[in-house]
Amino acid sequence: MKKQGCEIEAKGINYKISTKKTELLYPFKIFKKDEEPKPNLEDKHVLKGVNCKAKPWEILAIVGPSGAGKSSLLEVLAGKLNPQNGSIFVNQNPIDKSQLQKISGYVTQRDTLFPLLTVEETLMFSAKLRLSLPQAQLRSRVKSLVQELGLDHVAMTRVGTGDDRVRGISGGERRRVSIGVDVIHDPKVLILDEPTSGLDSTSALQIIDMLKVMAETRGRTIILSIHQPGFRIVKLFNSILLMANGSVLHHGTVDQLGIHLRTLDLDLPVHVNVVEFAIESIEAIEQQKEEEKQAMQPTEVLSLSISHQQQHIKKLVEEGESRSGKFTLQQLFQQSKVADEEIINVGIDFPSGFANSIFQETIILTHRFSKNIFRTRELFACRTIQMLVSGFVLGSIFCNVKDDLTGAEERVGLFAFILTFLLSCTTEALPIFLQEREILMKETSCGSYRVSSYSIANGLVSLPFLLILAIFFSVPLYWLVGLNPTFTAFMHFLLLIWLILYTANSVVVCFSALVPNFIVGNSVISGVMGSFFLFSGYFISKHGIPKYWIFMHYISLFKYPFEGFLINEFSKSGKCLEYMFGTCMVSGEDVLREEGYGEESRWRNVVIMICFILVYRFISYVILRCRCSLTSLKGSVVL
Ligand SMILES: Nc1ncnc2c1ncn2[C@@H]1O[C@H](COP(=O)(O)OP(=O)(O)OP(=O)(O)O)[C@@H](O)[C@H]1O
Repeated sequence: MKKQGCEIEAKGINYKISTKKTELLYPFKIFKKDEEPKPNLEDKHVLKGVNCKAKPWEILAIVGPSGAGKSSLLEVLAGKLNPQNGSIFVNQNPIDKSQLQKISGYVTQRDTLFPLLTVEETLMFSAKLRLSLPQAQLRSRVKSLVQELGLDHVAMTRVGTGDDRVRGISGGERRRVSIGVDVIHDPKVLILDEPTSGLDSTSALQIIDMLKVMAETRGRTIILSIHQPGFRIVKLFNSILLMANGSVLHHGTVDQLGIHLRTLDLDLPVHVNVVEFAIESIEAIEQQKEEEKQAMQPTEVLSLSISHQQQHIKKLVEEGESRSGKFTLQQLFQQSKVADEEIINVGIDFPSGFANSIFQETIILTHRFSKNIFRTRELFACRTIQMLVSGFVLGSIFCNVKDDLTGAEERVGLFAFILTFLLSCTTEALPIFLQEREILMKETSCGSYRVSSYSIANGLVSLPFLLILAIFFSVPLYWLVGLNPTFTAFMHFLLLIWLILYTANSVVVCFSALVPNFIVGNSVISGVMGSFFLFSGYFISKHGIPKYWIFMHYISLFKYPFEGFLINEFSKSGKCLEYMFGTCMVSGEDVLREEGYGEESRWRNVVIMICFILVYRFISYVILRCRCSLTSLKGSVVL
């Protein structure tokens, strides 16, 4: 019977990387006349002419010691890595990297899931982003997938992180959710990097069992890497690819691996896990392969393929070189269950473009973001309480500030403090953005949605939350201190506080796109904010700043809201700051005029603040785009 599926074949895959030598060359070394300086790069041959084949309805397991090149090969097969040489064929047709990405689902070693979403929500959002189907069909798809993954009992439970922070579901269940996220769009090929890592033997067996069912019922081609698979797990694999140092040492069924080992004069005990034994005896197998290569002509070495290996074993058996006669020739040439001619050589249907428009993607992502934000109780509750308490505390400290010169100085000091406080207390959101970035990279690399939709959704979702914070902060502070008592002045103050919070949020989003981790991000943001504050005009007036530093004054995030506060407080307030003999000598307007702040700057400052926000958001979008492009160029550039 003819079967429709994807047979993946890799031929002659070579992948080299240039890594910087850890051994530092002396930068100031004076070379002798004829001495050539050594290059600072060294080539590492990660994959050496790898050939392999994976068939539909079957599981191909890639095994080998650490550093053998398993993950690199999986990335090549998933279209995430560009090898220097070699080709990938699907049903005997050559296929490029982007097409590979379209037909395959790639499950990484690390679970990149939102801990606060439930299992069903996680799969539902994934389905909405990857499929263009009516709501009812999406629901039934998710429902049947939840059943297929054996997750009915935890469908409404949050995914969690596995630690005390958010307990959530078990490690094995979390792995199944990760698999579900990558099979929701029903890919023909599923590639998994160590799906059982970190799991106990029972959970590991359950995962492989589930994958076996997925392969056999849906005709999927499943390729996975695995470390030390247990006895019962090995039985579920249709074929094994044994690798070491970037080369293939064996490609065939488990029985064939046993025979191969015996032909190498290795004492394979009867009741022993063949794969584990092979990994333990890797040096002997490598040595044997090396001897074979040396005995061959160079052209033969290049064409060493699966059939070569089989022919070689056959020769060994026929020549009676095997010490054990426990295997039969039938066992030796045991074919996979799906013969080549059984697979229909159909043109593969490559899904094109994204499942949704930018507008739909933005709505879905905003919905997902808001669920996450409102469920991050610590952040939500802490920030709300922090704003309310600091509003009351500051209000009580500066309570009923007088309308004189000292009072004016105190008001200016209060505004400077508000700015420092609000602009520097937002780095707590940095780890959240960094975690989201990891998920974004994964989701955009498999074509779930556009980076632009993510950036817009990210920008929109924090607006209402920050408005709530601004209200909690401004109301007690404004009226306790007794700032400009008109309603419009209060609304303008509230607007400035909202924009300050949003600016801080945008700066954090921008740097979280750029920096490698929290520690660097925290230091960079603190440094940037500190220098902006220094050049705000509060410590040193604009006229006193050296010419070569004046640009910092104009790009300072503090300058414009600071001016905004002063104008809002003193302009048109009729406040007199100093009386002499009953006449007003210094009014609020006089001070503003002296500093060059006119009423006309009120809205100009607001516009500039909005421009700053847009610029930071745009920079973060550009950085994320570059990151995503670099991820998809992986292998084409020297890393
Ligand atoms: N980007 C890289 N930079 C430096 N070395 C790399 C890079 N990618 C792969 N390597 C090296 O290539 C070799 C193969 O790596 P790979 O991750 O494919 O091995 P693996 O078999 O999956 O190992 P493990 O089982 O430990 O995950 C390793 O020695 C690794 O250090």
